[in-house]
Amino acid sequence: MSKTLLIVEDDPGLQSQMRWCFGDDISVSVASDRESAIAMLRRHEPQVVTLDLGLPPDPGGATEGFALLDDILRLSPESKVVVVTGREDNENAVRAIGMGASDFYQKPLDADILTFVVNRAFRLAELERENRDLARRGNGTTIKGIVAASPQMLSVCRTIEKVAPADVTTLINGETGTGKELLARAIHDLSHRAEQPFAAINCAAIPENLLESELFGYEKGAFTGATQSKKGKIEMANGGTLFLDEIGDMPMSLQAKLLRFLQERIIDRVGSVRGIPVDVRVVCATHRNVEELIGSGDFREDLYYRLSEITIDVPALRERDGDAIVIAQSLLKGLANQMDRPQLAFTDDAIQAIQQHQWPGNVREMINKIKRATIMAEGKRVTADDLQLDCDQEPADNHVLNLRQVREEAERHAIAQALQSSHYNMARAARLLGITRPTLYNLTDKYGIATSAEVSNV
Ligand SMILES: Nc1ncnc2c1ncn2[C@@H]1O[C@H](COP(=O)(O)OP(=O)(O)OP(=O)(O)O)[C@@H](O)[C@H]1O
Repeated sequence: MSKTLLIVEDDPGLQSQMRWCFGDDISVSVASDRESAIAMLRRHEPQVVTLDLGLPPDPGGATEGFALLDDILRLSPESKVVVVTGREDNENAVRAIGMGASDFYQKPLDADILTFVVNRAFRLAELERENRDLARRGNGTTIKGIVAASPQMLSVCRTIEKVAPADVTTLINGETGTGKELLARAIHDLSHRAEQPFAAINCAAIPENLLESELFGYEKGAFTGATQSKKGKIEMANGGTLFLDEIGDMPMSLQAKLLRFLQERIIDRVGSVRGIPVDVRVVCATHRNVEELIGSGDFREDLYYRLSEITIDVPALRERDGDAIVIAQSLLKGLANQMDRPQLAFTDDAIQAIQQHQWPGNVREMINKIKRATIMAEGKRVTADDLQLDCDQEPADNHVLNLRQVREEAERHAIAQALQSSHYNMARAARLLGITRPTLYNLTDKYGIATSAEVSNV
């Protein structure tokens, strides 16, 4: 793959000096302001961008540079951005790295250092591309209960497989219904604690006054009605894993006690003064933005750092390329079998509606819709109407980089759809698409689309 570099620099003298630093193996384009930089980004799709933060109309400051950095990271998250700052401008360099720039370089220009930094960014871009290709070519996941074919979700599954054996406290972030509990169980099942108990508690579902005794247990006589001692969830999980769901809703009053437990691994049952040592791994999940909760004083920062030794972000269903249809097919198969209607299949308008719907309730919403549809469907077909979906929603387009990306996205969807409706018969799918079988194989290979239904292990 050829190397393309975009230099964003408003000083013409520096532009040409920088150009001279790179040999023929790198195709260099230059932009001097935000607008032309975005046009170049769309046109050349550079793997690496060097970005001078001081751009017009604010050449002495960095507002325009930061705005452009934000644009680049949104439009082309795969590009590596090296920010160029003034001498000793460490504050802006740190801020840029915090936003997602991959490296920084300080003026005045030193050709050796600049080429070194840029080559390193190319190497990083190349490694990440190889990684994405590997993830795409991976044949689904072995995580029980998870159906996934998208690179986004396969990458989450790989992270889970890596994190599981390490005994670290893990925070899983994601919208409701994205599969956080399923992944928490997977962490337990793939760890050395798998034979020990897995105890789950939903911090949002239990009233504040009961949550403490549910979590920590209580001694006989601790309060009216405590006729005998009882273990809490933490003790029940001893040796195994404790899953704290909706941790963002943990009341402040209990956060200090939970923090003490995480630090000392000792619990005090309600009404007891004798600490009990407990060995549990903690996995927690939330759909809330904990950093915002910290800002508003509703969550302790020290507790957050304890809980988030590793953080895993689960993408929403609408952000996973092609997963909606794969999960829907798998759910339909399971539910149709349960209802003794194994021939049930989606109509084309149902498939289109599934692909277009934004799924705010994620997989849980899909389960409900498909359950309903398997009851309502007449004959062997499940229509968009049975699913109570309509086809005319426009997908959000503010992340579209250029026409090539739109074309590839459309191609990917059309191929996935043809494969689904031909039940993975390659010859039939190729006929539906009006292409030859070898071309279809080339395209499925290019996009990493599975060529059989065996992408998962529901
Ligand atoms: N990738 C997937 N493939 C198949 N089923 C899935 C997948 N993800 C989630 N599910 C199913 O969707 C339902 C919701 O999943 P889960 O309870 O794990 O989500 P959650 O993120 O913990 O939701 P909440 O935040 O509302 O508690 C479950 O029935 C689960 O089995």
